[in-house]
Amino acid sequence: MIHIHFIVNPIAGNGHTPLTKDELQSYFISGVHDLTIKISEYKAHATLLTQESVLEKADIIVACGGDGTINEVATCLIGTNIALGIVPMGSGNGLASNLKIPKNRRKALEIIRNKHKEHIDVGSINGRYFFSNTGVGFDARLIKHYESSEKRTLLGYISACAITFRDIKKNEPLSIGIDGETPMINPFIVLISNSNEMGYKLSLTPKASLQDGKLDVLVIKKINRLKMLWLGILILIRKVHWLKESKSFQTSKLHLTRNHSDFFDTQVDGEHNRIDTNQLDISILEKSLCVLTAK
Ligand SMILES: Nc1ncnc2c1ncn2[C@@H]1O[C@H](COP(=O)(O)OP(=O)(O)OP(=O)(O)O)[C@@H](O)[C@H]1O
Repeated sequence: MIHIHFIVNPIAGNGHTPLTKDELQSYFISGVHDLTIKISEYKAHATLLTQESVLEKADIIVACGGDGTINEVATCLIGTNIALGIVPMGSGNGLASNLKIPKNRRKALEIIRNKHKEHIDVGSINGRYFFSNTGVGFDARLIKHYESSEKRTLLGYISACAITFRDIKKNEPLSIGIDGETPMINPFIVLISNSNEMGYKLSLTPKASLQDGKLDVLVIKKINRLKMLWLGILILIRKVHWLKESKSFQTSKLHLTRNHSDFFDTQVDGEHNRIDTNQLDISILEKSLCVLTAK
């Protein structure tokens, strides 16, 4: 018997298409697959549910939601033999898209039934894991606005983007040193990415790979509003490197220091995360998560 546990985030995406046991049962074979569904009731609940499922000896644990839900579930599976399944039900679904797991539910469930496994890299920021990306600067502020708007849709994302853009002058100064270099004042973004997609098919690090043992870093220095608009266009056409204030590189570890302040506002897989220290240690754990993917 293959024990498959589904951890469902009922508010991911528009929350309008709940996953029921009856629906799931029709894609699996009774007597071969034993299915359990657990519903996440609050932020971080999926982590507790997954920890329970690990103790219950699940063979496969499926995150049903977006990048935030995947983060909460996958965090418990690093270094284990339990495979992570994904049913993309979020808004952006960046990691699922990078893994070529379709939003079409039938096709996503077929991937789980077929049990084809691959190992992917996992990022770590001060001991917290990320699977897609983490960042400091504009993206972290944007995510803060996005979460407070409580509209997990593309429209909500665009509106959070407009507010972040409008309020840029109100931001507290940010002075960041990377790997001991001379600090940059108010960089627009420092993005550290494991995956080549941020969600909604957008990418700032199109060459990133989940299996190369490297993190792709994009640093954009302080830029004016006109350049920000230009950057928006470059993101849409995947040509961020055309911006002369941008620098990209690959690394397996990175150290960020913040001067004059003792915390970092970051985003981790699209969720706001305040870290109460002025030092960030970011690294990669090579091929440490087993994921079910299409062949
Ligand atoms: N029942 C719940 N009520 C409120 N929030 C929840 C609940 N269950 C989970 N959450 C939180 O919902 C947040 C969003 O989840 P998730 O990232 O999966 O969806 P999304 O933001 O729509 O998708 P994406 O990140 O792909 O854009 C996560 O921070 C998670 O902790």
